[in-house]
Amino acid sequence: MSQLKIRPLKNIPAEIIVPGDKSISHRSVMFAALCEGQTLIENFLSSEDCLCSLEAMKALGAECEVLKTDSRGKPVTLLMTGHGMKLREPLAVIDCGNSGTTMRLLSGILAAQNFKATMTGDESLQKRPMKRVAEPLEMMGAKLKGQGVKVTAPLTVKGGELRAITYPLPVASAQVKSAVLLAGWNTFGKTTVIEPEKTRDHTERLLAHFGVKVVREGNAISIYGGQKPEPKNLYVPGDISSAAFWMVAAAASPDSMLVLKNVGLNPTRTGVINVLVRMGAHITDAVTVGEGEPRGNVVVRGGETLRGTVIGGAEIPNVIDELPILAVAAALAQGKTIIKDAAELRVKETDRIAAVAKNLRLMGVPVEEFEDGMEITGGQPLIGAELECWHDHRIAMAFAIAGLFAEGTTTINGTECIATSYPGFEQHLEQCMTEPLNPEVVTKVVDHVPFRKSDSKAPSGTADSSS
Ligand SMILES: O=C(O)C1=C[C@@H](OP(=O)(O)O)[C@@H](O)[C@H](O)C1
Ligand SMILES: C=C(OP(=O)(O)O)C(=O)O
Repeated sequence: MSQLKIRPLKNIPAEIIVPGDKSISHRSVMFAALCEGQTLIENFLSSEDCLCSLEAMKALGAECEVLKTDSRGKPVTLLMTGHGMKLREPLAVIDCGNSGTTMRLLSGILAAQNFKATMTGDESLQKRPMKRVAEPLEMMGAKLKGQGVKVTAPLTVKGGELRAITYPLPVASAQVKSAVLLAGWNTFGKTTVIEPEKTRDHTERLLAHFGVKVVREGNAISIYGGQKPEPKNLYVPGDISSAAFWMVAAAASPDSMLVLKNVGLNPTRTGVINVLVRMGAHITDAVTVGEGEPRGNVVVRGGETLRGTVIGGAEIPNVIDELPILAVAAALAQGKTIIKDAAELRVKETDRIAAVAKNLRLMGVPVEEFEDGMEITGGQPLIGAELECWHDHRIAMAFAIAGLFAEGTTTINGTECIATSYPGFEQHLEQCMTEPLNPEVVTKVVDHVPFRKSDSKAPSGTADSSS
């Protein structure tokens, strides 16, 4: 078991480049594998989750030539060769590791194949509900067999001829939306998914990139079956969910000036910036490349004391993976923060509400836990503690950042899970715990950046917004 020992913050680096976006990397290899021909993928996230998706697509008949690797020898530039929408029957059970995205999106792809395939995953993934994809895919005509009432993995999908459906999502989930759209792509009609709240739209954008038309009308997203994708090279922007850890660290440390380079700025993912600005952080983000997936630099300047806020309503799907680190920001802020409407956190890699509440309390932060969120009273000094992360990468990284602001040492057990989404996190963290080489280099260039103004308003549908 790996362990991280966190010492108090010494330095926020002037610049951090986070690795590629996890959601987009998964989709890039899946959709490229469904094209006939070659797609070059640059800045692929070679984390364990995305490598599971890559291996799965290879097991289903795609080929992958690695053109460039990172310092660990893992692929970052890939040339994928696909053979069209009809895949090859895999010879073995597909291992999705820790990745809900792999299992749920692949369910939609497998639902349309003329064979039976089984997917499994690690202990955590085997506990996560797959009923949410089994239900609509069975309505379309596929057969899915999992374990127990939650239809957990191992999950067997027997595909076949599918019919188009209109499906109102019971939960705001981009994974379920994507599974239904991917299955609908293989029918003869129009499949529509209606979202209760807007979720990340990487599937829609990436399908469009490959020439497959997906139409959004309000909260309804439709795809017509039978459209042939055309291979087209793509570049994966940096992951804003990984950048979020450093946004909070920089926003909470008085003398920092941090530029996060080349971050994905898709508006369905930038909620974390809105929340931090509302909490008083000085942040600005500028889209420099706008086509397909917008990306650009995010600049964070520390200084203001953060203040508590309410996070809830339609904002939740946009910040769902950032809620653990936003809870840490709340602990570092003055006043109370309420996180609500976030019951989905209970069915992630671990129960993230229970995990965050437990660890914050061990660090001396008062937390009240609700079924769908928590209330955090910030502003008390954080105390170093020995913490678990329950094999959950986001919990491990969120509390590594908390440890930077704690008195004494914070130990986090089981940090090998960080490789799920952010290889290289530990190196960036080490920089924060080491004296800066040249403290003079506080970037003057960014002094002129106009920081975003907070409108001080909580999102509609939250307690704050009515006052
Ligand atoms: O579609 C995706 O890539 C993801 C969607 C979200 O899950 P849900 O669809 O379960 O909300 C998110 O939590 C996950 O990390 C990635
Ligand atoms: C929930 C996450 O991923 P997944 O659902 O793909 O396991 C995450 O990365 O925080």
